[in-house]
Amino acid sequence: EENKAEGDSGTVDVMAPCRQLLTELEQHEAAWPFQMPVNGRRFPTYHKVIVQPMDLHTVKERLESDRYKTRDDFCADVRLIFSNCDLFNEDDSPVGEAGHAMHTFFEERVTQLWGDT
Ligand SMILES: Cn1cc(C(=O)NCCN)ccc1=O
Repeated sequence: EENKAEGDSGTVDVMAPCRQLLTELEQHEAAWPFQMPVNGRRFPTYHKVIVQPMDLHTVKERLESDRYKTRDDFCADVRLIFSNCDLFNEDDSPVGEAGHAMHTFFEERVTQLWGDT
């Protein structure tokens, strides 16, 4: 049974903003490189360089299986997508540019939702 938040008639769904933000990321026009795990057969060096691969579908699975206990846990996995992208791709490559656009969008929305600097 869901645990009751103190002094609340219903439980507080602290992860609701994360689901909304994830949907916005999935729908972003620059999301195409990040929807699913990078294909190790297409990019044989990827798993030599990137020790913890991450992608939007994996984040979605973790979110829906209650693996994230705080919004910071969620944000850390999303930020891993972008740090992996920066490490493996040239800034002026199509994937590199998509990563920068997505990262900027993400941090802007985090500030709007939670006022984090
Ligand atoms: C995140 N990332 C994605 C790709 C890619 O080409 N994805 C194809 C999607 N259809 C290549 C390098 C990389 O770091």
